[in-house]
Amino acid sequence: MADKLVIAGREFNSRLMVGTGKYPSLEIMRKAIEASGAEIVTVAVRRLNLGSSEPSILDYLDLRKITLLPNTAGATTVDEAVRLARLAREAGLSDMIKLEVIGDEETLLPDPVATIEATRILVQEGFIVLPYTNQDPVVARRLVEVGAATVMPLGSPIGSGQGLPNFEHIQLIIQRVNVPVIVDAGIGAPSDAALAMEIGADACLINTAIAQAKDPVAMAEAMKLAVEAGRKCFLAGRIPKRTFASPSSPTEGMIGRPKA
Ligand SMILES: CC(=O)[C@@H](O)[C@H](O)COP(=O)(O)O
Repeated sequence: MADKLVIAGREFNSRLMVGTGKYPSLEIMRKAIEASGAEIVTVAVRRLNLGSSEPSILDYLDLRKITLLPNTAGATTVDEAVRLARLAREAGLSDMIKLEVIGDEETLLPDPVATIEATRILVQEGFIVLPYTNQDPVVARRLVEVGAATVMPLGSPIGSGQGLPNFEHIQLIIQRVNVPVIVDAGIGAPSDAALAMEIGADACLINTAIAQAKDPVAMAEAMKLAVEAGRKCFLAGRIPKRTFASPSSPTEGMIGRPKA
Protein backbone atom coordinates (compact mmCIF):
# COMPACT_ATOMS: atom_id res chain seq x y z
CA MET A 1 0.00 0.00 0.00
CA ALA A 2 1.35 3.45 -0.88
CA ASP A 3 2.55 5.40 2.12
CA LYS A 4 0.90 8.77 1.55
CA LEU A 5 0.79 11.84 3.73
CA VAL A 6 -2.89 12.75 4.07
CA ILE A 7 -3.91 16.24 5.17
CA ALA A 8 -7.63 16.95 5.37
CA GLY A 9 -8.28 14.25 2.77
CA ARG A 10 -5.60 15.52 0.35
CA GLU A 11 -2.84 13.03 -0.48
CA PHE A 12 0.86 13.79 -0.92
CA ASN A 13 3.77 11.49 -1.81
CA SER A 14 6.47 13.70 -0.32
CA ARG A 15 6.80 14.15 3.43
CA LEU A 16 9.16 17.09 3.09
CA MET A 17 7.68 20.58 2.97
CA VAL A 18 9.89 23.55 2.25
CA GLY A 19 9.88 27.30 2.69
CA THR A 20 10.73 30.03 0.21
CA GLY A 21 12.65 32.58 2.29
CA LYS A 22 16.37 33.34 2.71
CA TYR A 23 17.60 31.92 -0.63
CA PRO A 24 20.50 33.67 -2.38
CA SER A 25 18.25 34.06 -5.44
CA LEU A 26 14.82 33.03 -6.70
CA GLU A 27 16.45 30.83 -9.35
CA ILE A 28 18.39 28.89 -6.68
CA MET A 29 15.15 28.62 -4.70
CA ARG A 30 13.42 27.13 -7.75
CA LYS A 31 16.16 24.54 -8.29
CA ALA A 32 16.33 23.64 -4.58
CA ILE A 33 12.57 23.14 -4.37
CA GLU A 34 12.73 20.86 -7.38
CA ALA A 35 15.61 18.86 -5.85
CA SER A 36 13.70 18.54 -2.56
CA GLY A 37 10.80 16.77 -4.26
CA ALA A 38 8.50 18.77 -1.98
CA GLU A 39 4.88 18.90 -3.02
CA ILE A 40 3.90 21.48 -0.41
CA VAL A 41 5.71 24.82 -0.42
CA THR A 42 4.99 27.54 2.09
CA VAL A 43 5.15 31.24 1.30
CA ALA A 44 4.60 34.21 3.56
CA VAL A 45 1.50 36.13 2.45
CA ARG A 46 3.30 39.30 3.56
CA ARG A 47 6.14 38.70 1.08
CA LEU A 48 3.95 38.12 -1.93
CA ASN A 49 3.42 41.72 -3.04
CA LEU A 50 -0.05 40.77 -4.19
CA GLY A 51 -1.18 43.03 -7.01
CA SER A 52 2.34 44.29 -7.85
CA SER A 53 3.88 43.82 -11.30
CA GLU A 54 7.33 43.05 -9.80
CA PRO A 55 8.65 39.46 -10.25
CA SER A 56 7.23 37.36 -7.48
CA ILE A 57 8.12 34.10 -5.73
CA LEU A 58 5.05 32.64 -7.40
CA ASP A 59 6.64 33.07 -10.84
CA TYR A 60 9.34 30.63 -9.75
CA LEU A 61 7.04 27.90 -8.46
CA ASP A 62 5.59 25.20 -10.67
CA LEU A 63 2.03 25.40 -9.45
CA ARG A 64 1.05 22.34 -11.51
CA LYS A 65 3.34 20.21 -9.35
CA ILE A 66 3.20 21.85 -5.94
CA THR A 67 0.51 22.83 -3.48
CA LEU A 68 0.99 26.33 -2.20
CA LEU A 69 0.73 26.71 1.55
CA PRO A 70 0.41 30.42 2.37
CA ASN A 71 1.57 31.29 5.87
CA THR A 72 0.79 34.12 8.25
CA ALA A 73 4.43 34.86 9.16
CA GLY A 74 4.73 38.23 10.82
CA ALA A 75 1.37 38.04 12.60
CA THR A 76 1.51 38.65 16.33
CA THR A 77 -2.22 38.85 17.04
CA VAL A 78 -5.30 36.82 16.22
CA ASP A 79 -6.65 39.65 14.05
CA GLU A 80 -3.48 39.97 11.98
CA ALA A 81 -3.28 36.23 11.38
CA VAL A 82 -6.94 35.95 10.40
CA ARG A 83 -6.61 38.96 8.07
CA LEU A 84 -3.57 37.44 6.31
CA ALA A 85 -5.35 34.11 5.88
CA ARG A 86 -8.40 35.81 4.35
CA LEU A 87 -6.15 37.85 2.05
CA ALA A 88 -4.48 34.64 0.83
CA ARG A 89 -7.82 33.02 0.08
CA GLU A 90 -9.26 36.12 -1.59
CA ALA A 91 -6.17 36.28 -3.81
CA GLY A 92 -6.95 32.71 -4.91
CA LEU A 93 -3.82 31.24 -3.34
CA SER A 94 -5.34 28.50 -1.19
CA ASP A 95 -7.84 27.63 1.48
CA MET A 96 -5.02 25.79 3.30
CA ILE A 97 -3.17 28.07 5.66
CA LYS A 98 -0.07 27.63 7.76
CA LEU A 99 -1.03 29.61 10.82
CA GLU A 100 1.73 31.41 12.68
CA VAL A 101 0.97 33.77 15.54
CA ILE A 102 4.24 34.79 17.11
CA GLY A 103 4.22 35.51 20.83
CA ASP A 104 7.81 36.62 21.35
CA GLU A 105 9.73 38.68 18.81
CA GLU A 106 13.16 37.52 19.94
CA THR A 107 12.65 33.77 20.13
CA LEU A 108 9.84 33.70 17.54
CA LEU A 109 8.02 31.26 19.79
CA PRO A 110 4.32 30.91 19.03
CA ASP A 111 1.57 32.43 21.17
CA PRO A 112 -0.42 29.29 22.02
CA VAL A 113 -3.55 31.09 23.27
CA ALA A 114 -3.79 33.29 20.17
CA THR A 115 -2.98 30.34 17.91
CA ILE A 116 -5.85 28.29 19.33
CA GLU A 117 -8.26 31.21 18.95
CA ALA A 118 -7.16 32.01 15.37
CA THR A 119 -7.44 28.30 14.46
CA ARG A 120 -10.99 28.22 15.82
CA ILE A 121 -12.02 31.28 13.78
CA LEU A 122 -10.37 30.13 10.55
CA VAL A 123 -11.78 26.58 10.79
CA GLN A 124 -15.26 28.08 11.21
CA GLU A 125 -14.63 30.10 8.05
CA GLY A 126 -13.83 26.90 6.13
CA PHE A 127 -10.01 27.07 6.09
CA ILE A 128 -7.81 24.00 6.40
CA VAL A 129 -5.56 25.16 9.22
CA LEU A 130 -2.01 23.90 9.85
CA PRO A 131 -0.89 25.71 13.00
CA TYR A 132 2.72 26.28 14.03
CA THR A 133 2.87 25.43 17.72
CA ASN A 134 5.14 24.85 20.69
CA GLN A 135 6.08 21.43 22.08
CA ASP A 136 3.21 21.21 24.55
CA PRO A 137 0.96 18.17 23.98
CA VAL A 138 -1.93 19.89 25.79
CA VAL A 139 -1.83 22.83 23.38
CA ALA A 140 -1.61 20.35 20.49
CA ARG A 141 -4.76 18.59 21.73
CA ARG A 142 -6.60 21.90 22.07
CA LEU A 143 -5.66 22.81 18.50
CA VAL A 144 -7.08 19.52 17.26
CA GLU A 145 -10.26 20.06 19.32
CA VAL A 146 -10.90 23.37 17.52
CA GLY A 147 -10.36 21.73 14.15
CA ALA A 148 -6.67 21.96 13.19
CA ALA A 149 -5.90 19.67 10.23
CA THR A 150 -2.34 19.07 11.48
CA VAL A 151 -0.12 20.32 14.27
CA MET A 152 3.31 21.74 13.52
CA PRO A 153 5.48 21.74 16.63
CA LEU A 154 8.84 23.45 16.41
CA GLY A 155 11.94 21.27 16.66
CA SER A 156 13.78 24.33 18.01
CA PRO A 157 13.52 28.08 17.32
CA ILE A 158 13.00 29.14 13.70
CA GLY A 159 16.28 29.53 11.86
CA SER A 160 18.35 28.26 14.80
CA GLY A 161 19.43 24.97 13.22
CA GLN A 162 19.49 23.40 16.68
CA GLY A 163 17.57 20.34 15.56
CA LEU A 164 15.31 18.52 18.03
CA PRO A 165 16.99 18.82 21.45
CA ASN A 166 13.69 17.89 23.17
CA PHE A 167 12.47 15.28 20.76
CA GLU A 168 10.70 13.38 23.57
CA HIS A 169 8.20 16.27 23.78
CA ILE A 170 7.41 15.89 20.11
CA GLN A 171 7.03 12.14 20.65
CA LEU A 172 4.39 12.92 23.29
CA ILE A 173 2.48 15.08 20.82
CA ILE A 174 2.66 12.27 18.25
CA GLN A 175 1.12 9.90 20.82
CA ARG A 176 -1.61 12.34 21.86
CA VAL A 177 -3.13 13.62 18.60
CA ASN A 178 -4.84 11.92 15.70
CA VAL A 179 -3.85 14.39 12.98
CA PRO A 180 -0.52 14.55 11.11
CA VAL A 181 2.36 15.97 13.17
CA ILE A 182 4.77 18.04 11.09
CA VAL A 183 8.04 19.11 12.67
CA ASP A 184 8.45 22.75 11.67
CA ALA A 185 11.45 24.92 12.39
CA GLY A 186 14.94 24.42 13.75
CA ILE A 187 16.00 21.48 11.62
CA GLY A 188 19.67 22.11 10.84
CA ALA A 189 20.94 18.94 9.20
CA PRO A 190 19.60 15.82 7.51
CA SER A 191 20.19 13.84 10.73
CA ASP A 192 17.63 16.12 12.48
CA ALA A 193 15.06 15.48 9.76
CA ALA A 194 15.73 11.74 9.93
CA LEU A 195 15.31 11.77 13.72
CA ALA A 196 11.97 13.60 13.44
CA MET A 197 10.71 10.97 11.01
CA GLU A 198 12.19 8.05 12.98
CA ILE A 199 10.19 9.01 16.08
CA GLY A 200 7.00 9.00 14.02
CA ALA A 201 6.50 12.55 12.76
CA ASP A 202 4.39 12.55 9.61
CA ALA A 203 6.45 15.21 7.82
CA CYS A 204 9.06 17.95 8.22
CA LEU A 205 9.00 21.58 7.15
CA ILE A 206 12.46 22.98 6.45
CA ASN A 207 13.56 26.39 5.27
CA THR A 208 16.75 27.90 6.68
CA ALA A 209 18.91 24.75 6.61
CA ILE A 210 18.30 24.41 2.88
CA ALA A 211 18.16 28.07 1.82
CA GLN A 212 21.31 29.10 3.66
CA ALA A 213 23.41 26.01 3.00
CA LYS A 214 26.57 26.55 0.94
CA ASP A 215 24.85 24.54 -1.79
CA PRO A 216 21.08 24.79 -1.29
CA VAL A 217 20.26 22.42 -4.16
CA ALA A 218 22.48 19.63 -2.78
CA MET A 219 21.15 20.21 0.74
CA ALA A 220 17.57 20.02 -0.54
CA GLU A 221 18.32 16.60 -1.96
CA ALA A 222 20.05 15.52 1.26
CA MET A 223 16.95 16.53 3.25
CA LYS A 224 14.71 14.64 0.85
CA LEU A 225 16.76 11.47 1.33
CA ALA A 226 16.86 11.94 5.10
CA VAL A 227 13.09 12.32 5.36
CA GLU A 228 12.61 9.21 3.23
CA ALA A 229 15.16 7.22 5.27
CA GLY A 230 13.63 8.34 8.58
CA ARG A 231 10.16 7.39 7.43
CA LYS A 232 11.36 3.95 6.24
CA CYS A 233 13.06 3.45 9.61
CA PHE A 234 9.85 4.32 11.46
CA LEU A 235 7.81 1.90 9.37
CA ALA A 236 10.47 -0.82 9.70
CA GLY A 237 10.52 -0.44 13.49
CA ARG A 238 13.87 0.40 15.05
CA ILE A 239 15.32 -1.82 17.77
CA PRO A 240 14.85 -0.66 21.34
CA LYS A 241 17.90 0.89 23.00
CA ARG A 242 19.59 -1.43 25.53
CA THR A 243 21.85 -0.58 28.44
CA PHE A 244 24.17 -3.56 27.94
CA ALA A 245 25.72 -5.28 24.95
CA SER A 246 24.02 -8.10 23.15
CA PRO A 247 26.43 -10.25 21.07
CA SER A 248 25.81 -10.35 17.35
CA SER A 249 26.74 -14.06 17.04
CA PRO A 250 25.11 -16.85 19.04
CA THR A 251 27.20 -17.82 22.06
CA GLU A 252 25.84 -21.39 22.22
CA GLY A 253 28.17 -24.10 20.88
CA MET A 254 31.16 -21.78 20.30
CA ILE A 255 34.42 -23.58 19.39
CA GLY A 256 36.80 -23.69 22.33
CA ARG A 257 34.16 -22.72 24.82
CA PRO A 258 34.07 -25.19 27.73
CA LYS A 259 30.74 -26.99 28.12
CA ALA A 260 28.79 -25.84 31.14
C1 LIG B 1 9.20 28.82 6.52
C2 LIG B 1 8.38 28.68 7.70
O1 LIG B 1 7.23 28.55 7.56
C3 LIG B 1 8.92 28.77 9.08
O2 LIG B 1 8.13 28.12 10.01
C4 LIG B 1 10.32 28.51 9.32
O3 LIG B 1 11.10 29.35 8.55
C5 LIG B 1 10.83 27.11 9.23
O4 LIG B 1 11.87 27.00 10.12
P1 LIG B 1 13.40 26.87 9.68
O5 LIG B 1 13.69 28.07 8.85
O6 LIG B 1 14.14 26.82 10.97
O7 LIG B 1 13.50 25.59 8.89
